[in-house]
Amino acid sequence: MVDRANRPSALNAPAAAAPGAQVDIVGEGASAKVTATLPSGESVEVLLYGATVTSWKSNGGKTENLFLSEAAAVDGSKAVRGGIPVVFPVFGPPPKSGHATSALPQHGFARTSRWEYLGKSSSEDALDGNSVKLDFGLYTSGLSEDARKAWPFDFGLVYSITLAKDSLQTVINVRNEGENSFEFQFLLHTYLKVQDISKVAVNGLLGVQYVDKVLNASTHTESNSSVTISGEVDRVYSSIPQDTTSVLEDGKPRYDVVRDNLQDTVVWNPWIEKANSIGDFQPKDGYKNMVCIEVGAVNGWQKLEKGEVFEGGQVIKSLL
Ligand SMILES: O=P(O)(O)OC[C@H]1O[C@@H](O)[C@H](O)[C@@H](O)[C@@H]1O
Repeated sequence: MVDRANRPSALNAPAAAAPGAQVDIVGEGASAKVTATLPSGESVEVLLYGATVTSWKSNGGKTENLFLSEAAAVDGSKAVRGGIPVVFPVFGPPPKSGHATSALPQHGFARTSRWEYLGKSSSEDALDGNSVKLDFGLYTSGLSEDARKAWPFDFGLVYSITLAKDSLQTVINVRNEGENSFEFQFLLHTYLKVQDISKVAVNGLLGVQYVDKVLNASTHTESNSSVTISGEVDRVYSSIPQDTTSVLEDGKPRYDVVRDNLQDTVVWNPWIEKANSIGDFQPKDGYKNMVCIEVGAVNGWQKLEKGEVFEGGQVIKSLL
């Protein structure tokens, strides 16, 4: 648990204009999104629905780094298939009964709730170049009645997305704003775009224990320094000692995913049959162009007492 030094002080009051970065609110209602572009061309798009990052372009705006299904709903009708959905307060199907999250849908409500845009701030660091930070908030009052009933706790989430020249940082701040303690899980369901899954290797997981959801949730220890993907993969790696998981393509570094105060990572690729069974997954052979590297706190539960705060996130570096 860490205190967040740079929490936005005035909610709903956008910070002073960010020199350099162009930030716009585009569209209305459930399709509204915030877009930000750096003077050098890099950009990010964030749907208010789910605070879902739906596009992140680096390399002067020439390289899209996130996979977004062609059939993804971007109108607020369902969770977005692609980009970076936010998973909170439960990962996967909740425990069948007996847990406070048991009445929630798979992956919780954060990805299907409309967040508030809290504003932007920017830095013009001589070393980092320009960057722009966008803040989004979700509070108990912003939940649907169903979600509030299913998870009756008072909470505040502030989600900060920082676009820099070669990286995207996404950080959650969870605050217990009620009288009672609550338990939660959190995960960033990042769909990284790749050229050809058969040439992808995932490094940084050697020796780590994982639950293989494809093999009846059995537990294994990773014995490969490079994990390759040639079939359905759905593994929950936990308590990872290294901070960085790397994605290589054709032997060349493509992404580094750096965890901050998050110990677990899911590696997911639906492959042929599962992709076929997911209605909003398009094109059907799109599984060749994505790998989910999902950092999170999903092994057991994070507990927050009244007034306590949890913060965790990731930095994704695009290494092209
Ligand atoms: O279809 P959803 O709810 O977006 O979930 C997609 C996948 O998300 C992954 O995080 C899970 O490990 C998988 O089991 C799941 O299939």
